[in-house]
Amino acid sequence: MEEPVPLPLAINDSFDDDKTIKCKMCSVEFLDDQQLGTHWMENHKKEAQRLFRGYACAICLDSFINKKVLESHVQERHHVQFVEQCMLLRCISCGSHFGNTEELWLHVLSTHPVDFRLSKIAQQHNPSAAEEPPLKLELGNSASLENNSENVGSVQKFICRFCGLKFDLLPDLGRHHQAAHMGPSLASSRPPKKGVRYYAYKLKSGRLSHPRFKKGLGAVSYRIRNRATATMKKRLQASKLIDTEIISAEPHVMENSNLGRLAEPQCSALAKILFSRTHKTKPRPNNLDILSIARSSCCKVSLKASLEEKYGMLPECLYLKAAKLCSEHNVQVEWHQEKFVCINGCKPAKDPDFLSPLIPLPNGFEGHQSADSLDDADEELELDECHYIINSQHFKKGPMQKANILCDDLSFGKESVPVACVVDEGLFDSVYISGLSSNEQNARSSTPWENFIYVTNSSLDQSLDLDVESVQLGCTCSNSTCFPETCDHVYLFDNDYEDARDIFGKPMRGRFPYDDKGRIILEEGYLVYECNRKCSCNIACPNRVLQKGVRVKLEVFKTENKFCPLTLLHVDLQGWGVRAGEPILSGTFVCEYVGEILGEQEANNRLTRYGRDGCNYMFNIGSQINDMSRLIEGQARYFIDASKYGNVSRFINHSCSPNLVNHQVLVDSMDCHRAHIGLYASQDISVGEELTFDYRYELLPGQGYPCQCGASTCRGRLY
Ligand SMILES: C[S@@+](CC[C@H](N)C(=O)[O-])C[C@H]1O[C@@H](n2cnc3c(N)ncnc32)[C@H](O)[C@@H]1O
Repeated sequence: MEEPVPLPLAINDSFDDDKTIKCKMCSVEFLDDQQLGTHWMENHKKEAQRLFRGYACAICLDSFINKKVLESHVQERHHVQFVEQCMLLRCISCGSHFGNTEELWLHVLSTHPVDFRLSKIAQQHNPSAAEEPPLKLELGNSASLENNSENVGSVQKFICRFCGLKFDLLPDLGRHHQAAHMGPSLASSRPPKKGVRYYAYKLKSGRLSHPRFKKGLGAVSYRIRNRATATMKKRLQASKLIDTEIISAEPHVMENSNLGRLAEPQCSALAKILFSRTHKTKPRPNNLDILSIARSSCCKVSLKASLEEKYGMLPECLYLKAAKLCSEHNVQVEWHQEKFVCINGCKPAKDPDFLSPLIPLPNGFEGHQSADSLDDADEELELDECHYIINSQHFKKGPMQKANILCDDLSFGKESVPVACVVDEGLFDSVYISGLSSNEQNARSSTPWENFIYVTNSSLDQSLDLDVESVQLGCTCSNSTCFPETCDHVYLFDNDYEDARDIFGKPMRGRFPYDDKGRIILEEGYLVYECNRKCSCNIACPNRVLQKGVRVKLEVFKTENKFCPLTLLHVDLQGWGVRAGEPILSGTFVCEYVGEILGEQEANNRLTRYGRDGCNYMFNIGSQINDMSRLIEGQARYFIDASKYGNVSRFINHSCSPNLVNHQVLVDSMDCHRAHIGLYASQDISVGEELTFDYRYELLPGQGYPCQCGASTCRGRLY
């Protein structure tokens, strides 16, 4: 905190000459503002700096009076070591930003010359309040803080623009801001919403002036609008509580004493968050760690002891994961089986869960031999964090029979991981191989890659009648990878869904939808805001996942009963499905549902053409979002038809107990019609396991096709 500028106390009232301009500091007279400005630069530069030179963070545009405070801000919030790398100068008088001092002074001299004059003279010449030099100028460096009513005498206060609390010292305001308005679980301390734009402005305090953000804000507001209204009451009620309990009616008249009451619980909440984060950073064993310890363990007791010695308490069922890893990497172990007795005499643990019976591995269980079976095991494990599989289903033998490869890659290089098309041995006879059949129609049905055009991006059908131009928001992060604390996409998400939870029930506030391994942690039903072409971050940014495309090995395979009536015409009784060509961990992005995006009318026309109950490749966003109350009201209803244009997702069958979930992901546009449909693993999926999602077909009772998903909870028909 710098001292207030000492202002001349005595003002000579004899200056009645209306042409005379007097220096505010020393009362020397000048003929024009230019001369006065030069005088200030030569004689009162230090004071000019105190009066006009503020600082702003170039990353988030938060403003500061003191460079040191900015320095700690950029280090702590943006992890930038040197303040010069992201420092802007800010005109305290009007809030404009500049890259260097010269630009700032040019601006001050040309825009605020009146601020150099002795105010008494100004008053004499023009008593109207509107043209009075800003009172803040007379009150030293509290100028940037908006309090007109209380800046009297020499006492200055720093006022929080969110809630109106006043502070004597800027660092106190900074600490309050951090604790009261930036903590992930402290949303309720925010002031009532007065509209999305107002709220956004308040929340980011100054970001509105950032051109990128400003532009995008208007674009998103239409989506936010409904939801904002719906939650307004709730927020108002919550904030009223705070108002009555802590804050007197007018935020501007609050006293510092309130800070103690406000800050204390918040500080402890913050401390709790930090505490739990400390815990979370404890090293966890990755697959490689588990495998290497599992290799040398004589039994699960010794495995558990060795792992816990290194990594602390771990889930009891971790041995299942270890055994699975061993089997996947051809390490023969038996200790996971029931009744196994350790030859070294290790005592079994008393915990009954620890000894839960397991289905033994089938004889001859081996890694799946598919088109690309030569995995780099180490590489695969490197990618894989410790992930606990507690379901013996993972040892179940999938369709592991020898598979015949019909096509190495039915995307023909369009995906970064080849998508093989295979037929298991038992079903091979029923397949017509292209070229072998005399009947071309029949042959077509057995070469599924010829029935559609493989594309990796959806296209918009004209029936949708959308503006060609779509609006997208870039975040203001300047790093190559974004941090959730500062990324605008996290902010937008939080603004849309203030109570969003992750799959473990924890609040999503202040977090990316993906964890650090790129797996989705967000509950189904929320929009995902990924970083995009307008952001400065690169593809390694943790907030870019779907847009990287298919990264897991998938196989299109012949099923026994999920056939397509359309292909029935082609004497092909067995439809296709998609299965995992490698283990897929829960939360992993599998693929996007790609096709032609249609409006309701066109979709209905096509459905009639295809035959409503028959095979169709239509993904109905409407029916998906109907089930999910979390989605924003008025959200777009549209269809994606993958009949003619599509990708591997068009072969994914329905299950009433699916292992994939879908999320609407905003990548290239904030327009929900242009949202991508991402399919993500909702559980760990083993090699060879069929991938399925819930079609949620909108059909009337009696309509629909008999479902063959085989789930114990099967609804019976495909709807
Ligand atoms: C998007 S396609 C899936 C791929 C399709 N099996 C094929 O061979 O091209 C959807 C169609 O597959 C069939 N299908 C999908 N899931 C099914 C299930 N659980 N039971 C029966 N048929 C299913 C239905 O004919 C459905 O209309």
